[in-house]
Amino acid sequence: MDSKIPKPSFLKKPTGPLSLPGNARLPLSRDLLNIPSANSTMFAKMRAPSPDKKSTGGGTVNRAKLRRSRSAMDLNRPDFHRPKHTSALAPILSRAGNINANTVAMMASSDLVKQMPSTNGTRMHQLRRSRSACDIAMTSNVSSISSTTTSSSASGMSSLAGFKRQPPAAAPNARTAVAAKVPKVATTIPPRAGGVLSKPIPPKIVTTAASSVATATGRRVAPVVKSTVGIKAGTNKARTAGADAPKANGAGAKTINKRIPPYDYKARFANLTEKHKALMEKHEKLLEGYAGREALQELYDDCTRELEQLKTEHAQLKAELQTVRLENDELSNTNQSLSSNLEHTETELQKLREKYTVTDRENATLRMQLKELEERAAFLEEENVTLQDVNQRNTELLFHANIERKDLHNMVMDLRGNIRVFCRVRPPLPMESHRIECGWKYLDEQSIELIAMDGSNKRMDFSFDHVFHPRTTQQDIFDNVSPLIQSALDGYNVCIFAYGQTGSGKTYTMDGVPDSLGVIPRTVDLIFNAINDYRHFGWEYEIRVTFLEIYNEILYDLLDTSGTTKDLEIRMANAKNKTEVYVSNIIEETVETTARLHQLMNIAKMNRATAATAGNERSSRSHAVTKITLIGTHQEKGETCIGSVNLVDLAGSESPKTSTRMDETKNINRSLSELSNVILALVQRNEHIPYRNSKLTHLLMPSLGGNSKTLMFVNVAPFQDCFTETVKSLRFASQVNSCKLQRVKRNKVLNGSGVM
Ligand SMILES: Nc1ncnc2c1ncn2[C@@H]1O[C@H](COP(=O)(O)OP(=O)(O)OP(=O)(O)O)[C@@H](O)[C@H]1O
Repeated sequence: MDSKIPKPSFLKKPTGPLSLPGNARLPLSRDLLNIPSANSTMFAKMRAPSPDKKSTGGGTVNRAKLRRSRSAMDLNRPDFHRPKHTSALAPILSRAGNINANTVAMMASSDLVKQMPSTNGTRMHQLRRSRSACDIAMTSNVSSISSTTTSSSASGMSSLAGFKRQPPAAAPNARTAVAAKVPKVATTIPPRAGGVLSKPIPPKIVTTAASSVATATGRRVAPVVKSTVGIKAGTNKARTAGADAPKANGAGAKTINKRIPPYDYKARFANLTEKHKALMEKHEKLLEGYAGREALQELYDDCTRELEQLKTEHAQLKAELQTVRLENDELSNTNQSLSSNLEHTETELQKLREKYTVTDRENATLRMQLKELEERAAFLEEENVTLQDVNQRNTELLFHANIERKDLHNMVMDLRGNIRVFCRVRPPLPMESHRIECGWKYLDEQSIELIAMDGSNKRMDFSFDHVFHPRTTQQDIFDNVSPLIQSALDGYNVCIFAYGQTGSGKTYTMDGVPDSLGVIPRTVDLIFNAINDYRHFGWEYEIRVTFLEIYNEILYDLLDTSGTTKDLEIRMANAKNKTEVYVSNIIEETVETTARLHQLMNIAKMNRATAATAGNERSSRSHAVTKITLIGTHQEKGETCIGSVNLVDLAGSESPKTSTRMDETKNINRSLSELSNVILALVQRNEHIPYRNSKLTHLLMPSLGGNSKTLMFVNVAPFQDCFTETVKSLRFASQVNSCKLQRVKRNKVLNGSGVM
């Protein structure tokens, strides 16, 4: 502009510094000051004729309008062709950044700006008002340039002064007028529900200067102004102000029409300041708009991120909600179950309480009963003490009575004889029905008459301690044997043996059969029952057993199942008492129960030698001796009594004529003969008793003579073909029965001093 518009000669450069406030930038002042202030004539000469003027024939007012519109409105248009005479403003706009601070400082020092309050809303209001004033001033300036050059500077100043001093109320009027024409799309960004933006902000939203958005993060968003709309609004406002100013204020119209004299630098400066202010205002709005857009973009990005985050959180929360719902369902089920359990428990608790109440009552009753019982117990205890004394005396009496009973029992046994003979006639077996029987007459319990059925009509009478006919039961037999067993428990040696022809029923009498037990098993039962009763008298018994077999004059241990042959010897037990013997190397087992003793008996029975004979399919071909030793101890009295029972099942005598094993038969018959000799020697009271002539008599020495009680069963078969053997047996038995043995003594051990 400087190059094309010559500087008027009357314009003089101010000599002194321009009275600008603060550090206002000089280049700006210089540029502004260098704008030619030619009068309208000169301006008209220099400017090319306006097309509008050509076409419309309008005056300077239209040109001024056009120029103002171009300067104010078209500056921001991209296709705007900046006229050369406005290039002086370009540095101002292009250096908006620099101008901003300096100009603001300058404006801050000027009276125009100083009147503005510092608050944003009011400031923007004042800015708008200033812009309107600027437009008015600019319009008036242009008008004055285009209309007349005779206006005084005072009027120009006054117009500016009048503008500057325009009351605040005028601005709202102007703005109201502008607002009425400019469609202002202004809104605030709606806050998001719960502090989050619910939807994106429309791109062309214009907010008021005071509008602000509070985000969820609390960040304050700068007011957003749509630049294009702002410009349009500003343009419209300026246009409206320019058009309406003369009409609105008569004084203002007068001022507008006045031109600012070129020398009126103050007015020109004011005018330019207003222009500058308007431009700055636009610039600031643009900046604000730009900042707003950036803020919106940032806000949009933030919101997008937040939205994504919220979506993620929403998905997580949804999953969590699902989990919580499941947990809630589980908890509900658990709660329901617990409630049910609680209800059940409460019901049980109620029942238990009721039970407790009942039990408590019962307990109280029982306590009363307990008290009564305790009193009763105390009374009974006293009685018990008394009874214990009585019992003690009774026990003592019983002990002595038992001794008396033993003595009396022994006396009875002695009266019956030390050796007793029972005769038993066995019945014929079903398989023996073809055999002819002898004639048997049972005269009484002790006498029997045998009649030969061979036609000779021989008759023989025999007497014994007891005669048992074929129908006599095993129990009847044992009832007569049991007193001897009692003697054994009382401390006597007892010997029970069965003598007779083979097949006459010896084994049946001694052992019996499973359905009909004989003497030995019944003796065992009796002994164990008796020792249980004897405990009441203070006696404790120990039972020892041995099972011995004498076969062909050799001793065998029937309990030895090892298969090895041991040398068993009969030895003298006591040098003083030569009748006491024992067997060396024999197994002597202590038994505590009946079952064990029966078990041992079965073992011995299985080990015994048997064979078929003419008279017996399963004949016992040996002498079997079962010895039961009874050791009774009375701890209190310090007494011990030892008794024994020798139960002997002799081998059956056999006629050499019918024997198939002669050596065996000879040994059997010889041992039986030696037994007869010993018994007869005892009967005849011989000095020498040939005990040692056979193993059998040697073994039975303590039981046959001296201190013993002997019972001999003579078993006979009922048949005529056994007549001779039967007569021999009965005669021998009769001889034994007539034997009177010396009175026997009871075995007594006093304090372990030995058997007496
Ligand atoms: N009182 C009785 N009642 C029923 N049967 C009997 C009686 N006595 C013996 N017997 C039967 O007669 C048979 C021969 O008896 P047993 O074997 O006891 O004779 P034994 O004298 O022992 O003969 P051996 O000397 O040959 O051993 C057996 O079958 C036995 O069951």
